[in-house]
Amino acid sequence: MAPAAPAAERIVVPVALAERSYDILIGRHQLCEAAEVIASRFPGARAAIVTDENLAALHAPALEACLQQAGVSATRLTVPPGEASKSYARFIELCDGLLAAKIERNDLVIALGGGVVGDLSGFAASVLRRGVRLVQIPTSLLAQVDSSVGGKTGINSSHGKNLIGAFHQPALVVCDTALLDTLSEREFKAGYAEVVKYGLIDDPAFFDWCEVNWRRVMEGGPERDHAVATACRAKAAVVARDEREDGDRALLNLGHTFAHALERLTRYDSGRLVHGEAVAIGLCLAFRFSQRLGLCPGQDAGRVAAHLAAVGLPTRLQDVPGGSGTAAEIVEAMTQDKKVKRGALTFILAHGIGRSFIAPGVAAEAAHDFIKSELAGT
Ligand SMILES: NC(=O)c1ccc[n+]([C@@H]2O[C@H](COP(=O)([O-])OP(=O)(O)OC[C@H]3O[C@@H](n4cnc5c(N)ncnc54)[C@H](O)[C@@H]3O)[C@@H](O)[C@H]2O)c1
Ligand SMILES: O=C(O)C(=O)C[C@@H](O)[C@H](O)[C@H](O)COP(=O)(O)O
Ligand SMILES: [Zn+2]
Repeated sequence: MAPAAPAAERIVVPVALAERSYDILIGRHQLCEAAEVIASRFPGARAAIVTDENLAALHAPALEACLQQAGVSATRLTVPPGEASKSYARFIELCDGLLAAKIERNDLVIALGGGVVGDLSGFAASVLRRGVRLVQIPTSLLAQVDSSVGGKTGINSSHGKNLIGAFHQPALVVCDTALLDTLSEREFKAGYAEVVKYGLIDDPAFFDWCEVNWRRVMEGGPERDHAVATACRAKAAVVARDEREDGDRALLNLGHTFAHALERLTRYDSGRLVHGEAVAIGLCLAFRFSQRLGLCPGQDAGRVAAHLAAVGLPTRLQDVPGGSGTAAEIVEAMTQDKKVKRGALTFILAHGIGRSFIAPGVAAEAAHDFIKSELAGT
């Protein structure tokens, strides 16, 4: 095996959650540094690396070599890649695998993968022996900017996205941005939708920056690390204020009421639609819905769609391969959204770019009429 490249400069973003506080380490070539940190922060712990088949071939051997060098003994459990792995069946298999490996409470589950591996293994770690320590080593752009941070874990049900899960904060997050060099263009772009989301929520200057720099983020220059660090800082701040989504954290759900309905209606088929693509459509719909309700200038809604389209992301319901379903089906799927209160839908809407807000009590009829007009292209 070729010697590991030297670790580049590292950014540390703390997540302040009292006794559940942890660091996010961001930089290129961080795996061996991460192994040293693991060995020193969790002395004597054994590691169960949970990964998917793609990462098992690409990056798991390097992590294992770094852990061995640092004196951490590790075993590996592998799941098939794709959203379909966030299922009851894979969850049971994984829990049994971790128990068979005799992973103890003070050992570590290391999630090496995208958001699917992170959510699935995080959920297993949350219930195994009533809670095993979790380290997130996210390998997709989406996982580095969003899913590895904040402690939401879970699996999907035929009733809806992420409906079975738990909050379980990691003890450490390591974002090695060099790992993203092997990510496919499709998955990179999908993850980029969650990057743009932070600008749209409350950071209009970051959205301006994204419009100018998105190509450099994809190419892997210092702009990539800047985007990951900006996103992680934004997410860390919201999570520190509202760990369990009693308030503000729901802003991170911008675009997701639509996105999750589309993922359920496409049956979590990654071949048709992946989460980030669904979010891209959801962000555009959230802005156009806000425009239709007279809350947001059409110019801003147009700018959001124009940017995501320029990147090569889908922006309309018509872009869902195989069709999105009818307005009635989409609204029905939305009724399982976790933000629903006393049967009423909650959306994250916007007064403009960087001016998003939580809108509870939105009438299903209003959502239905809007979706119908979108499907009709009017
Ligand atoms: N918990 C949270 O807060 C949170 C936040 C956002 C999204 N999510 C969840 O995350 C999931 C989506 O995550 P995702 O977009 O990472 O999908 P994913 O985990 O399916 O990864 C995307 C694909 O890229 C491959 N891949 C990952 N890293 C790679 C690399 N470095 N090189 C080559 N291939 C690589 C994977 O094998 C997979 O095929 C969804 O289930 C979504 O609901 C959770
Ligand atoms: O961390 C959060 O909070 C988010 O909402 C981030 C989202 O990007 C992510 O997709 C999350 O899994 C959605 O949460 P859910 O509670 O709607 O399942
Ligand atoms: Zn998301």
